[in-house]
Amino acid sequence: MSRGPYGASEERLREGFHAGEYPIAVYGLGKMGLPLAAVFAEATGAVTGVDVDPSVVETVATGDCHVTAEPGLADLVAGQVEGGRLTATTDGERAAREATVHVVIVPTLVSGGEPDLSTVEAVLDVVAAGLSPGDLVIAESTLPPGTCRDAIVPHLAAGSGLEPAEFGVAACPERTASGTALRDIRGAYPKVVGGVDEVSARAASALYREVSNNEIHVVGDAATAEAVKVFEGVYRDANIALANELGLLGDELGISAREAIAAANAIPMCDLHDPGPGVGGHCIPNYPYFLLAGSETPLEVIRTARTRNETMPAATADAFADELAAAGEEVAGASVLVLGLTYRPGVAETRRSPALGVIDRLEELGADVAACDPLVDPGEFGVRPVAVGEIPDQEFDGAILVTPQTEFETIEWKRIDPMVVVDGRDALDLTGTDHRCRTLAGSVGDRPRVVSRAEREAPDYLPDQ
Ligand SMILES: NC(=O)c1ccc[n+]([C@@H]2O[C@H](COP(=O)([O-])OP(=O)(O)OC[C@H]3O[C@@H](n4cnc5c(N)ncnc54)[C@H](O)[C@@H]3O)[C@@H](O)[C@H]2O)c1
Ligand SMILES: CC(=O)N[C@@H]1[C@@H](OP(=O)(O)OP(=O)(O)OC[C@H]2O[C@@H](n3ccc(=O)[nH]c3=O)[C@H](O)[C@@H]2O)O[C@H](CO)[C@@H](O)[C@@H]1O
Repeated sequence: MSRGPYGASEERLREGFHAGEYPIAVYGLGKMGLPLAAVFAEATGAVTGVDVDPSVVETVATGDCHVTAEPGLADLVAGQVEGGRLTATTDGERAAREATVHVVIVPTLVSGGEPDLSTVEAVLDVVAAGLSPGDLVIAESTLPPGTCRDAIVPHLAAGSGLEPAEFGVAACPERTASGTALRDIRGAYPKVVGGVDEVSARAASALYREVSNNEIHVVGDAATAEAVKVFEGVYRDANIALANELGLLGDELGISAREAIAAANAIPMCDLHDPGPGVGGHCIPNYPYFLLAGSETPLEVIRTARTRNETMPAATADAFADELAAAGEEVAGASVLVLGLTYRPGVAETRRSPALGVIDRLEELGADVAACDPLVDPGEFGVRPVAVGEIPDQEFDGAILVTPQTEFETIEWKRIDPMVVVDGRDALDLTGTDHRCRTLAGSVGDRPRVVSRAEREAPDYLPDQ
């Protein structure tokens, strides 16, 4: 009988995972992989984390945690490593030989509008070198629909010399957001599982029943599970694009579009997202290309929405230039402060961040750009760093708020000489100051400040009493 879970009975699966008799290797110890590895270790006691970054491995192997702003994660990692239930290594092939479950959770990026699965393929090469009959491979990484069936199975078979029928493959996409990873993994949402065959789905479901207290939602096959994740992301991208477009209508209609959106969302048939300066991160901006790149079906809505969102950073900088001109000043040579470089508040991630597009456009227009973000070093992006506390003591012609970091609530706007401010997230309250403020969602009239979706979705959000 094989030592792995693929082909075992329900009862044997439950016993085996619970007793740690099915060792697990997690490939990728990043923002999503480390929380997942720690939760698997908590449930099964037999997890090896694999990463190509020696500093990541060294950190985790000593019980430390490099993933910040994840409530509970540092303590969980420390406890699991101390208890010998979680280890870390750069030797992926040894980990693969010892494991019976191989969880792939490395980035799936996009380059030139095409999905870039090279990182996943690098992991598959390592897994294949240690794959044994009865093993189960789980793809948590977000993948174009059909990848498990059409790419992962053949890749593993070719690399291992095994027949596809000798091992299992399941798509179990990560439904986790930075900042609430442990909560999400442990059951904030149903866990979607889709196997390349029924035996794979059964084995994967048994594992997630050990960690999630929510429903394990087994869908028809792996391609369906991959599609669920991509559809979630594409829905969000299109919804944000619609919100951005309605926001741009605000001034023309003479309303606060954000106020209208909030009121429209009071009915269950409407769930318009937040207008803003763009869509960042390495998830939502990429997922549309997992469909656009390979589909013969015309996907005009998806493509148009993606284009709308990709033009928002430049549109934000142009809105600032227009407002500065309306105040009688030229953007060329103007000193402009960009507030917030990360793609969303509280997460030290700048991939595809809208702020980078805002900076590029401002520099194209000839502005002298500085930036402030307590989570990252603006100097890494070629702009002059300004600390939050230094802002009142420096001279700026204007400012653009892209990402409302919590620290910006301490800015003393009344101490700052009057300037033009574009508030990309309706996050500022400049009433009572002499600043000329414009938002991306309508600034005319008395704009009651509404709680943004990003705030409402934050794990620590408490509605105003
Ligand atoms: N970040 C999110 O909010 C989020 C949420 C849900 C799903 N996801 C998906 O999860 C996956 C991982 O995303 P992430 O945010 O954790 O990425 P990340 O960039 O934070 O971490 C990736 C980790 O993988 C490591 N790595 C790279 N190549 C490797 C290899 N060949 N072998 C082993 N490790 C390797 C890197 O060193 C890094 O530590 C992606 O598919 C992403 O789409 C991300
Ligand atoms: C379907 C879904 O919810 N997926 C979430 C998403 O999480 P994320 O970390 O990528 O962050 P988002 O919150 O999606 O923001 C992305 C960018 O869009 C901007 N934005 C957002 C909301 C809005 O109304 N208006 C906006 O303009 C925001 O500023 C930022 O730049 O993908 C993860 C990986 O798949 C998921 O796990 C996670 O559940």
